[in-house]
Formats: sequence, structure tokens, C-alpha cells
Amino acid sequence: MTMGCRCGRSGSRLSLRVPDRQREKAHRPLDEQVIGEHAPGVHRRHELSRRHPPAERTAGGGVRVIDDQDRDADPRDVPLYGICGAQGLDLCMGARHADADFGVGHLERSRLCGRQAALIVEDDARRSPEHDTAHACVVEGKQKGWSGSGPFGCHVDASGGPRVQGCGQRLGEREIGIMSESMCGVDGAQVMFLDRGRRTPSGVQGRGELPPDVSGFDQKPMMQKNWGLVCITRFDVQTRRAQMREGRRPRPRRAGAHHRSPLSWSRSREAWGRLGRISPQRRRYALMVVLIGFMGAGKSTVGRIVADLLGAPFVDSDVLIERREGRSIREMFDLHGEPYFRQIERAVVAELLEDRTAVVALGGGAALDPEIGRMLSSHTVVYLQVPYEQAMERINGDAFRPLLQTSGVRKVYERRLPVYDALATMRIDTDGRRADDVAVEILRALVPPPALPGASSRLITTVGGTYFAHAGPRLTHVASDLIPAADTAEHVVIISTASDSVVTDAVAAQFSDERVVRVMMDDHESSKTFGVIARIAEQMATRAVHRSDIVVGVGGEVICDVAGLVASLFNRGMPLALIPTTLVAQADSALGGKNAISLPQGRNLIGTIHQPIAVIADTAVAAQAGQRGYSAGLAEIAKHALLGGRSAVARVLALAAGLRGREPDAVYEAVCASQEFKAAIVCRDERENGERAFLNYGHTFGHAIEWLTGLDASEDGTPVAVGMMAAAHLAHVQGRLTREDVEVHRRLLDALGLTTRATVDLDRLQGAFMRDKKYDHGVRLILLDGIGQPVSGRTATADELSVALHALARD
Ligand SMILES: Nc1ncnc2c1ncn2[C@@H]1O[C@H](COP(=O)(O)OP(=O)(O)O)[C@@H](O)[C@H]1O
Ligand SMILES: O=C(O)C1=C[C@@H](OP(=O)(O)O)[C@@H](O)[C@H](O)C1
Ligand SMILES: [Mg+2]
Repeated sequence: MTMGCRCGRSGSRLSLRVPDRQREKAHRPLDEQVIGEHAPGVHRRHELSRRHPPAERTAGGGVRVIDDQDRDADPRDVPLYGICGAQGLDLCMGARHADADFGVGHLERSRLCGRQAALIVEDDARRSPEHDTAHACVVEGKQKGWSGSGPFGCHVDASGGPRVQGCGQRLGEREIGIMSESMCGVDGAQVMFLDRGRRTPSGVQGRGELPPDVSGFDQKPMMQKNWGLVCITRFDVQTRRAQMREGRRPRPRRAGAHHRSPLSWSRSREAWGRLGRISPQRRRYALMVVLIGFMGAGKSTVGRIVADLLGAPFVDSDVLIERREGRSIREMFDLHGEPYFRQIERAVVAELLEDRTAVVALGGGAALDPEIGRMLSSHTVVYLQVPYEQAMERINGDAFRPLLQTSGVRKVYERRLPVYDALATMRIDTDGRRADDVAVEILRALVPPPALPGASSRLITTVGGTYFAHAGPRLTHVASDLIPAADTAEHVVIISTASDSVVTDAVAAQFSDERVVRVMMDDHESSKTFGVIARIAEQMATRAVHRSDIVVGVGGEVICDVAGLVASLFNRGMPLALIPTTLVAQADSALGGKNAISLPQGRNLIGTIHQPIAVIADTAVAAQAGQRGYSAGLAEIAKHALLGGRSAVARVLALAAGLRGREPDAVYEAVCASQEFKAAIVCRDERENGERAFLNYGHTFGHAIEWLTGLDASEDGTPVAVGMMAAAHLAHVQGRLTREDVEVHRRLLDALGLTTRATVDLDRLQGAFMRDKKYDHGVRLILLDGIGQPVSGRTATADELSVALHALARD
């Protein structure tokens, strides 16, 4: 009988038996196999874009919906929506500017809209998947009203997208804003109203844990006066500060209100302390980072991103001053003159610089005050350098920066530079750089990786959290040191499997017995079920596991998947640390926050993206003889190299003999290279709206082959290796790849001992393709236009596939 797929190892053809169960599945009629529905998130986005088509809104009163049209992606996968009204405003930016493409992409696009107001809704589960929150922001351009000193993130609840859209409609053509009482149920939220005459928030603010009550506000008149925005900030500085003063660790923020930085409070304190400028008394509580520099250096913008990445509060001294005074800085200058403003500034900043954990952006002139200068000596002071011309370009015409209205601004600039320089503990050149790039550099300096002999760490800065991925031999034995806040968690839930008992025991031994909740499961695809999730969750509930406890997954891809999903669901989300024990999990799957369980109809259909607080890859464990997931790991290492480019391929080729022999050094090098490559992509595109999809290279073919053969791609590298070869042949057929580059694939995979040939039946392959998550009126493939040049969403005709499969079987 003809089998769906016949695979051969390294050229020598070897027939694989298809297990009966799998053969049965492969032979089932297509309509039984196909899953008709989109994932919920996709569906919702689809609905949003259908409800608000661009043309309709434009015709209906000067409001435009902008979406990501210039991306390659399917519009249904576009998570962002901008609504531009005809209010004469001109700048919008992502609420999550930590997400670089988002912020800057929309910044550009909003400029295209001309002088219009903008509202961006991010249909988003980035920060708190369990709430499926949306973020929105409105930032006005520099010529009018609010300066572009950074977006004001709003938290909206699960129905945030549509609701915000609704508000937009209600506001009509002349007003902008978001008004929704439902936004106010956020823990420690502040609600601020912005009016168009001011650049800063004014109005009510929430107090501590109490949801602010906005019902007393007559929203309508404000709207008529063009009051614009309800903004909920994520931090309650007062509350946290008070707690710290009392020597208490601030209560962890509620999941869903905003993300909790996996770097954790205590760990960043240590790291910040290492910078050496914080006096011993202050070091106990104060973790203050102060940004200084000239106007337009990006203090407000970058400071907010740094705070976000650290999970620390952010305070902009100008905002605080304006809030206290109830008027804009411009008004203070106009009515009372600069000396009056400086006096207020000194008092407010001096108070601000007292003990607290915060990232603080000072106004450009504040650091010049001698008293403030003295206070700065006990903090980490980051000087953002900017060339004069660039600063002027960034803030050109901002009516709310009064100094710009005066002459001799360049002289002021020149006079101030030496003062900034003298106060700085860290100097960052912002010339020509993106704000998020600057922020990440600051973060890297603030939170240096731990010193781990023979090991290394990569800082991952995703929207869902900032954390280290560590790799190195024997890291298992120092796991508790590498898991932030492990010392303070009441329970450590270790989810593991029998075959990794040695590693699990080594991890568990680092915590006292009464804190450890051990959960065992099979590290096998068949364990990725709701039943297993329920069983683990019940065990955790029985032991009264709380949100501030930690889930630790110790095992291969399946364990990491299940532990990740449990951690993202239990208590609506709790900290997760992953200790991957297999090569495939270390080099690939444990990084990036994806988790999933499967349904009988298809693999990984139920899952979330929940970033861990640490990934600890003990490469000696993955390299052990007999340890599972090894060839699957080699396939992913090869994939990263082919996506990365020729030098990455050369590096893996150089390691290939060592990798085949499971030499610890080679495994370590390869895991580091893979983590490095994947981390960079995940940081730029956490939710797979763009380039993260490239990481599926070879997987669409691979999953189909897996389905047809019954092989398990989390154990065996064959499906993905053959999948990449198939993709390479297809790319050659389509004129994307040269024959030589197809040979690069084969040489690399051969060198790693992976399979490069297979006989695959076209009809069955196409049937299996329909199960792919990216399927959309036809299979959507990641192909290469050259080594290191991936493209996504490519289709293939039956003829092209047929020729490619022929080559896959023969060449
Ligand atoms: N690195 C950067 N590159 C380009 N524009 C930036 C950068 N940093 C900030 N900006 C923009 O420059 C303007 C001024 O930034 P802001 O953060 O208010 O500076 P500051 O607080 O130092 O005066 C804003 O419109 C902001 O979006
Ligand atoms: O340089 C200055 O003297 C000022 C800078 C402004 O802050 P930014 O530096 O954030 O623009 C603000 O404090 C005020 O307009 C005065
Ligand atoms: Mg500022």
C-alpha cells in the first residue's frame, strides 16, 4: 500500500511505517479534518475591521481608520487600528511604544494623515492575555495642545476595541477621546482628563486601590469643550512609595492592570545597587533612575519605556508640576515668568527625588538647579545626549515648550551640556536612534546579567515582560538564584516529568520542602490536553497557590507548553520560570512566551502568549546521551541559521560535528546562537504580527509531514528538516532560491545528520496543509528569497508543489 510519506535519512532512503492510528487519520475525508473557525482573537480583529471600513468612516465625518495596509500581513491579522479625526491634530503613537514597530509605524502613518487627531486601539492581549485588554492612546501633535511627550496608555477592558470605537463615534467630528467607566476598574489607576488647551493631564485621579469614580463628571460639556482623553496610568506611585517607606515590598500589581516585570523588584534593586551611586541607606528602598538632557532628548518618551520594561513607576516632573499647579508650564511662564516656574520646579523635583522606586524624567532645565543637582548625586542619572539640530527637529514648533519662544536657545543648549555631563552616571547618545532602542540600552546597563562562569544570558525585552534567557552547563544548580523573586514566593510549583527527575530534584532541593508543590506529567504530545491542565490546576488550588507564587516548568517542549499555559491561566496569570531540558526546548520553544495544548482536530490550537520571568537552559542536560528532543533541536538550530544568513549557517556548519557528537561546548554555542537569534525576533514581534512568523520556516510542510507520518516534531527533527528541504525546493521552483542555495540547505541538514529526502503524496499534503493555522484560502508558506531572506504568506500552485515534491523525493 502507498504511504502518505516516505522519509529517508541523509540521502539514504529509508521507509517509515505509518502507525495505524495516524494512517486512519490521514485517510479521513477532508471535511472531517478541516477546522473551520479562526482563533478567537483573529476573529475579533476581523470583525473590527469589517465594522469600521476605512471608506465608511472617512465619509461619515472626517474620521479615518488606518490599518497596517503596507504590511505584508493579512488584514485580519493586523492588531492595530488608528482612528483619525479632523481636529487639526497631527501625531499619534502606539500606547505601547515598547513595541517598536507599532509605535514608530503609526507615528509615520499618522503623519501621513496630516494634522488630525488620532486614536489607536491596540487589539491586544500582550500585557494580560487573560483580560484580552486593549490599549488606546491619543497624543496630539506639537503644534497644537499636547506635546508629543509620549503616549498615554489607556487600559480598556475585554471589549475595549469595540467600546473605544463606540466612543469615537459618540464624540463625533470635533472631539476626540475615550470615555468609558469600565476603564476605571483598574487597580491603582489614575484617571486623567486632558483638554486641548493643556499639554498635560488635569482633572481627576484615582486614589490607591479605589477605582476612580468618573460618574460625577459631566462628560458631555467636556466633550464640547474638546476635552479629550481619559488616561489611566498604570502606577500608583503614592501607594508604592508609602509601602516602601514602611520597609514593605510593594504589593505585586494585579494581573491585568499591567504587566509585572519579570526582572522583579528585588532583582532590579540588586542590579541598580551595583551601579554604585546609591548610598547604602537609600539602596534599601530607592531604585531611582533619573533622565536628564536637553528638550527633545527624549527624556519623557524614553523614560516611560524604561519604566515599562522594568515594571517600575514612571514620573515626569513636568507633568507633576502641571498637575500640582493646575496649569500648563507655558501658562506659568506667560503669567508669572520663568523664575516662578523654576521655584515650583525646585520644590516639586526635590520632593520627587526622595526615596522611591521610579524612573523619573526631569524637565530640561531642572538639573541646572544646584539643589536638584546635589540630590541627583544619590541616584542613577542617565544623560540623554542629542545634537541641537535634532532636538529642534523633534520639538519644532511645540507651543508648550516656552523656551522655544525665546531667542538664544542654542546658547542655552551649549551652556547646559557640561552640567548634564557632570551629573551623569550614564551617557546615552540618542542621535538618529529610535526611542525604544535607547530605552533598551539603558535597561541593559541598569540590569546587567548575573556573572555565570561558562554561561551567558540574553536580555529579552518583550511587551509581555523583560527577562533573561540564560544558557550554560549546570545552570540547573543555580536555578533559584536566576529566578527573580524566588526567595519571596510562598509556593514554587514545579511541573515536571519522571525522566527528568534528576534535574527536577536538583531544582526542588533549592527550595524548602514546604514551599515546593511538585506536579508530574508525561512529556509527550498526548499530554497537551484540557484534562492535564485541569488536573494540575486542581493540585495547585488544593495547595492554595497564590498569584505571587511561581510556576516552574522543568522538561521538554510539552512540559514548557503546559506549564506556560497553566501559569497564564491560574489566578489569571502568575509568574512562570522555564527550565527546558531538551535541545529543542532550549534552542527554540521555551523562548518567546508561546504555549499551547492541542485538540483532537489539530495541534497547539489552544494557547496563549505568556512571557516567562526567566528561561534557564542547562545545556549539559540537553547534551546528555539519550536525552530526548535532540534531533528536533538540531532542526530548529538549522532553521535559525537558514533564517539568519550565510554567516549563521557557516557557524552551525562549524559546530556540526560537535553537535552530532553531543559535545557540550558545541551544544552550548548552538543554543546561545539560537536563543540570540530568536530573542531578537521575539522582542520586535512578540505576537507574530510580522517577522515572528518566519520562525515557522519549514514548519508548514513539517506539520503536514508529521501528520502524515505520525512522527513527533517535538522529538524528531525529520519533519522540520524535510519541511525546510521541501520549502527550499519550492522556492527554487518559484525562482526565489538558486540551486546552490537549495544545496546549502542540504549540506547543513546533512551535516547535522538530519533527513533531507522524502516521498510525499501531493493530495495528502494539500489535505494536511488545510489544518495549518496560517491557512487562508490556500496554504500560506514561509519561503526564502535567499539564505537569510525569509518572506511570509506565500502561496504555491499545485503544479509548483508537485515539481517541488518530485525534487524532494529525488534530489
Ligand atoms: N529617539 C527619538 N527619536 C526620534 N524622536 C524622538 C526620540 N525620542 C523622543 N522623540 C520625540 O521627540 C519629541 C520630544 O520627546 P520628549 O520625550 O518629550 O523629550 P524631552 O522630554 O526630553 O523634552 C517627541 O515628539 C518624541 O516622540
Ligand atoms: O529646558 C527647559 O528649561 C525646559 C524643558 C521642559 O521640559 P522638557 O525638557 O521635557 O521639554 C520644561 O521643563 C520647561 O519647558 C523648561
Ligand atoms: Mg519631557
